[in-house]
Amino acid sequence: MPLPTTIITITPPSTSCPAPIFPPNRPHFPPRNLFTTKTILHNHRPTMANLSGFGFSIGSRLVASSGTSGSVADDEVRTLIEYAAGEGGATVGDDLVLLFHQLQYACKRIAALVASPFNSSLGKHKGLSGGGASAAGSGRDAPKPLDIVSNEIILSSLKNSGKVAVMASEEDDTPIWITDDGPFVVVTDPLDGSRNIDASIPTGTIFGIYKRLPELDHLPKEEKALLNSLQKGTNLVAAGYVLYSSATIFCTSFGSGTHAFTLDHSTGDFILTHPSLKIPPRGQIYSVNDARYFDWPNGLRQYIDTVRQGKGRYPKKYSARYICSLVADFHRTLLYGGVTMNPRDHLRLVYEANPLSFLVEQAGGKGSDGKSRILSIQPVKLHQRLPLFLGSLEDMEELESYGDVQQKVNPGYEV
Ligand SMILES: O=P(O)(O)OC[C@H]1O[C@](O)(COP(=O)(O)O)[C@@H](O)[C@@H]1O
Repeated sequence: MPLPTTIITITPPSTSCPAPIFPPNRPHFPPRNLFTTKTILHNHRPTMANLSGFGFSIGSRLVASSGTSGSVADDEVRTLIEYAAGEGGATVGDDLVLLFHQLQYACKRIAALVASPFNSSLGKHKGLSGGGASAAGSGRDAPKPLDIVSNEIILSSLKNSGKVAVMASEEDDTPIWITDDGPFVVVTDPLDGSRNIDASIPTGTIFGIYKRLPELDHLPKEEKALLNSLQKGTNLVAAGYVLYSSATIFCTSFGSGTHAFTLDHSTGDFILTHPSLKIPPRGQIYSVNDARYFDWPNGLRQYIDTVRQGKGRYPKKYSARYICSLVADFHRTLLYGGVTMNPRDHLRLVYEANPLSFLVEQAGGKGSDGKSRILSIQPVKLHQRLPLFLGSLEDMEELESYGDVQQKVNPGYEV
């Protein structure tokens, strides 16, 4: 029997997509100064109605933690902004809420950017496919186009918040002074792990927030920008990361616990899914680039040899996991426990080590350079690098007991 010849016409969705431009060419959205905490909360209330169509139950961690089961009632859904504004327990002040409102907006734009089919053409248009040269980084550290665009997105959001005096970014040689009366200082790695982007491996934004130091107000802009940015991690008032992966996760702490929010693409809200995250006191995973084994000091080799044979303080054989994307490796460690590390002088104290140490401490874990607590180290240079070890309390104590864990040989690896 002859097959019927049916002509199928595919009608494109009526909501046609404008050609993507990164960053989108929209003047000040969300508009500057139009928002108060109240208007933000009023205009951005997600309901279960607009979530339920997806046939999944959100907030399972909320359900588990409250000891109930079944679907989550509408009033149990908390957005990042509601949480920050006090409805979920944190009271951080209106200025910080407004700043977070802009930060989450910036990160949603970056999430769209990293998932865009137009990434490669972005590089070509800008003539930056090999990465631009910068004093802050050279060789394999040279910024890639997506780093640069993400940096611009964050800077523009921080400016729009009206709440930030200075931004120091891993992508900029020097901090940028934004406004004299901004109460906050923001340090950021706008897009960590971007060398993996062509393979669609997870990436992340890392940020830390300090108060502007009023005692420096009289200094010239360059000087006060630098000194405000070189604050110790113990001064952090908030920190966070945003993981761009199969889910977009905004994990943050205002100094009272670490909480993670998952982006609900149907509403555009970050929904509280992991309140009061606690890193397990002991994990069974170590995370390190172990191709560097022969450049490691004896202490680190012995530690890894011991735990992978199940001969450590915890008598089970450890597993290895290494994505080579700091935010992703850190996020997994926070959830499953164990230790994630980069033992050579590679990661940056100001933009990476301090914010992530703040988060891991708030979750009950530890952040160290192998000898000292990260948050207690006084930064002396903006782009200062150091060995970084983050993880479960017991794993970290065991690792540090080997003494000699910092990799001194750092030959500049090709990949
Ligand atoms: O090459 P190594 O030592 O494994 O370093 C990998 C680490 O470097 C990073 O890619 C950051 O380095 P860049 O700033 O050079 O991108 C992290 O995401 C990752 O954890």
